[in-house]
Amino acid sequence: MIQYANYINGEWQSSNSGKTYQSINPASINEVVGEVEYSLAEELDTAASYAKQARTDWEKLTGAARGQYLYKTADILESRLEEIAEIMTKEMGKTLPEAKGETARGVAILRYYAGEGLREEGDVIPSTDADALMLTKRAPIGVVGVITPWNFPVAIPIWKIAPALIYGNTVVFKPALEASVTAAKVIECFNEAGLPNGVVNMVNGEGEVIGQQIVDNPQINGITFTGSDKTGKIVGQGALNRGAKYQLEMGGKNPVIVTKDADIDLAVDATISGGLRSTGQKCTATSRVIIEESIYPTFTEKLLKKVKEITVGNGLHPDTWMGPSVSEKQLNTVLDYIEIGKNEGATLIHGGNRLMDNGLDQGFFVEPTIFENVTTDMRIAQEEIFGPVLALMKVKDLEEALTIANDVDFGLSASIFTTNIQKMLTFIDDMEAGMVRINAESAGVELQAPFGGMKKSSSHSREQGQAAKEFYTNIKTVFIKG
Ligand SMILES: NC(=O)C1=CN([C@@H]2O[C@H](COP(=O)(O)OP(=O)(O)OC[C@H]3O[C@@H](n4cnc5c(N)ncnc54)[C@H](OP(=O)(O)O)[C@@H]3O)[C@@H](O)[C@H]2O)C=CC1
Ligand SMILES: O=C(O)CCC(=O)C(=O)O
Repeated sequence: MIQYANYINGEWQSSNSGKTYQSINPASINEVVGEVEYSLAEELDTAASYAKQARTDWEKLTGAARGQYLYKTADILESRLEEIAEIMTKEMGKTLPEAKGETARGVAILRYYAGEGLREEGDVIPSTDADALMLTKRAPIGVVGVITPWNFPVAIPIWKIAPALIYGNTVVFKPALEASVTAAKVIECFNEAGLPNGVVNMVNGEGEVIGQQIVDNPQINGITFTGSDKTGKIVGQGALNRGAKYQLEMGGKNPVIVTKDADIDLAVDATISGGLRSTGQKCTATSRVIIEESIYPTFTEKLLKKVKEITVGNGLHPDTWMGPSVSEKQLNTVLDYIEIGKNEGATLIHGGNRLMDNGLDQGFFVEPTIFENVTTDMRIAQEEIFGPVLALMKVKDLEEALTIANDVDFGLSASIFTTNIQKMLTFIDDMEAGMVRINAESAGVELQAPFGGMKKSSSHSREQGQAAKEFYTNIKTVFIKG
């Protein structure tokens, strides 16, 4: 069994709590994948103090020098890709090809931000004074607290930590317990790359203790969070109360619209991939499928045929297409929503059950599930389920489709399948979502482009690409009089 202590000031340190958390394999619940500390709040404070001490020297390095550390970390992560991807699959259930893809994405993100150390960091702005030079430059925000979920245990920590570092911040990181062993492996790569002590710190433990302490600790100047809407609100309000900068990425209730002129096979494949890959556990996952009535029977028939072919099982097995839910809690949430859907009057046309045969009772497996006759007032059409559940909704035209697509509190990602250019343009303009995608699935983000949502899906900020600079730096306007 793998054991990880906390990583504070460049050293692996055990917690004084004397308690540990055992991370189990959701595909095989008697298998303990590893153990991490169940830390005390004051240990987070210690990590934050070291991060604060490390700040000045780190900030004074050139961007190029900071970039070299990220390039080194990328090389180490790449050399350990197979090992880390396998642990990810064992720890949180996504299939091995998906875990490898995510780890490779982590490598690419590190290299992207390493290069950022050599890119421009400000603008020259004309002054009304003929003898003056006016310009902007960027300053780091200081110590950044990073709170991450379990669904992308390599990519999300890296897309928060890498930009924090390249722009001159130091980091205190708290991963979700369910994916803490995989996250510790990422930190091991930073350690092997020889980052100066205190620049990156990791403290494991309960969200309500360690996450909350990141929110409350005055030495932490900025907090970046991905997770649920409920916890995001706690993080945002706590940060606001003490004047810390914050950035939140939360849920989605992402629609796919399929119009009568769409390439139906393409739309079916994208609905399955966007909705059911990673067992539906992506904030960008498709959960509502809004279909024009004239193609509804053909689309549904093709969708059902392909969903019936999905193989569910241990993500390490080469024949598995869909792994388990990450935890018993998540499995129960999904099963509860399936009951809610039935009670609300939606028609279950596929799946709906926990899988128990052929050894699957040893894990948190649920069937891919499809409801039809879903109306927009139903909870399964409004609330994030985070499971392999699709809600089909029949509409007469694009106008009705857009009304329904926008009739939720979330606005993260949305797709349309159409061959009609006017419909594409209408969708781009009228869809209330941070990511609008034409003839492509709702999930999947590119590291060099801004990522984030409208409405309740985010704090209206964006992550990744150049957008990261807005959170991880403060602008200084410089006025120089000759
Ligand atoms: N937007 C997204 O990508 C994600 C959305 N979700 C949604 O959230 C639901 C619940 O999942 P869950 O894992 O409980 O999500 P949470 O939002 O509770 O967890 C996200 C992170 O926040 C931490 N956390 C928990 N409480 C606090 C707190 N008071 N202060 C600061 N940090 C805290 C968690 O720690 P720990 O878990 O270790 O206690 C974890 O690291 C899912 O069903 C899904 O709908 C979940 C994951 C990702
Ligand atoms: O769709 C993706 O690749 C990223 C999704 C994501 O960021 C999330 O689920 O938190």
